[in-house]
Amino acid sequence: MISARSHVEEIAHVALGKGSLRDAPVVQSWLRCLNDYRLDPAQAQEAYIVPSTQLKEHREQSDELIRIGRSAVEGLFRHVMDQHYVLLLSDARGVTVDFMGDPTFDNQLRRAGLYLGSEWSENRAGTCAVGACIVSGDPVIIHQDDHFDSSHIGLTCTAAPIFDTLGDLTAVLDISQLRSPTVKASQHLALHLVTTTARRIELANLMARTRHDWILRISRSPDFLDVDPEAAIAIDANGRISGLTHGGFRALARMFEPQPGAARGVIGTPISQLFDIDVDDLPRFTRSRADRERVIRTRSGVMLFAGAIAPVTRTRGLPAADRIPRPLRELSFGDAAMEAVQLRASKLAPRDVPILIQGETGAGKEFLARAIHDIRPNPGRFVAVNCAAIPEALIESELFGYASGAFTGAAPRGKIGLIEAADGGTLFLDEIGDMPIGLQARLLRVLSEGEITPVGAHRPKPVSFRLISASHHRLDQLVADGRFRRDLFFRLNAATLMLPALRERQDLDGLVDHLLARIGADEGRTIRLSHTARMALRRHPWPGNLRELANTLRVAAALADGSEITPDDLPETLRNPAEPATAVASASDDLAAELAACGGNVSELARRLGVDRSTIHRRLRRLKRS
Ligand SMILES: Nc1ncnc2c1ncn2[C@@H]1O[C@H](COP(=O)(O)OP(=O)(O)OP(=O)(O)O)[C@@H](O)[C@H]1O
Repeated sequence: MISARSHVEEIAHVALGKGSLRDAPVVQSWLRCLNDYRLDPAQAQEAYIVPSTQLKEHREQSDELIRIGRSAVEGLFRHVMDQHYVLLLSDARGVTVDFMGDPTFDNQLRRAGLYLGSEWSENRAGTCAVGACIVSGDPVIIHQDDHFDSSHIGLTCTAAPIFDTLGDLTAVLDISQLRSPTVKASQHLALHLVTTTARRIELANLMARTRHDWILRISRSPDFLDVDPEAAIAIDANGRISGLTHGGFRALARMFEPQPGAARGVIGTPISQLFDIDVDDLPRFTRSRADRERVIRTRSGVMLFAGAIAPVTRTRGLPAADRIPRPLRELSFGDAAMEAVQLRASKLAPRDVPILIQGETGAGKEFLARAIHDIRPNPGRFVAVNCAAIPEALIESELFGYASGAFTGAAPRGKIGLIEAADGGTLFLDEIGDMPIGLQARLLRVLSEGEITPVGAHRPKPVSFRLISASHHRLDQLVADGRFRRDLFFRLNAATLMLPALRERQDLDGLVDHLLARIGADEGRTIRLSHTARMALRRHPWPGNLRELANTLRVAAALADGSEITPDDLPETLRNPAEPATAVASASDDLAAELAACGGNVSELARRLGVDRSTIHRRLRRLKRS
């Protein structure tokens, strides 16, 4: 490795226009550092890590891409971890929003800036792989003294861009080593690996974001059409292009455009203007046809192979994610019942109708109430009252407040009650089903008259708030049993939102990833789940719902030795689930169906359920006997 001094001299040489044997992207980046960002090569600067609050924002903005790209990124890391590479996923501003590395080298990696939260933009860090990739939009290797800043000349970094479905650079995938062979060519395989992974993430991103559109995969060879297409295009129901992978933009630019970059205007263009097909022809290009027969032609006559993937049918009335406002959007990750709740909540939120939320303990009733509250631009205070937790003797003065000298021991100036505290904001009455029946009459009066009379006061005060109440009891059942006033029930229940139990939801994986990302952001590290740990989570019935899930993950993250949660970090009940007799009976029924879905292949079913084959055989024997 050259000394810092001769490195600075070499940059000065290039600054004078004296030519260099370095690759063109390196020289161009050095010149940008000198001329555009006015960086001084003699002033070495340590890597910069953004403060944790900023990191949280960056991570939240990249949350969806991190989730979509997770399995591809993990696959890449598994390939390269033995050679002591670390992996960084940065956002378009160069901030590392996801990171995987060997925790044994944590301190060295953090010092070198190979860490969660490090900022590798070119104007801050000088020539570096992430920064150069953001500026050029091309994959790049920045090897050792290719770096501008001499504090980074020990590193080798290889990065590839990830573009979104509209053609904008959205992230950069980078693998780096603290120590590497001197020859730059040693990183060519690394370049191939990051580029291929970035392409896979772009395809997964396109498929995830345009689930309700057709996807047309295109390749010059029929053999790789379904496994590794060169380009993919999303086409909406009207036959217009709604998104592309970067390979798609490049292919269209090659075929149709005299100037590179102009292909971006292709979004919204009818597919029939570019190829000899229309949306109605797409079913002919699904996998039911032999690969070699799936041929399309560009309007300029180029022959290509194309494979179509049909849209996921939209359930009638279900919302597109973007119709749901932000505070409500992160409540679910692809569960139809939750999406219906979110859409209903988003319609109710701006209006003043009282909302009743029903759902099992820990299903997220208060979480939903807060999200509804947060939608308003000036929501005021959110006052949560747990009607089951306040002693009956105090509940009246807590809710309504009291006037000065109202009773012995009262505060001399009186006290504002919780209902008055919610004036101008939201009053959340949790466990409303447990409110004593006598108080229900007073609450009803407040709601119908819009005013409260504190205990011991003579004059009522006007109050105005949005009311959300919640209960894990079925309130209609309590009314039928005579334990809840019918008139109050109708007052509270202008609209009901029914939260599904976690065991009924289809989005456990998405929720788990979301919660792990949040825990990771709070703790400033990346936390992953091993495959077997994920299978254990999938098997568990979650009687405590989201509360149990959130607590389980937080504890597991604390217990995990490195960045990966393994089954050993999970509670005993999840590692070795008991099999109650009733559960076994219904599980056995499901088992027959699941086995059929695996074509009768026991090994495949065992893999899917994350259990041993002998467990499946044992359960099947029991099924036969019953
Ligand atoms: N959609 C969600 N995403 C992430 N975490 C959630 C979600 N909903 C709830 N949680 C977590 O689950 C826990 C329980 O949520 P919450 O208190 O809203 O449930 P609840 O139904 O009101 O419970 P209870 O019936 O006991 O009052 C909270 O710690 C919250 O952080």
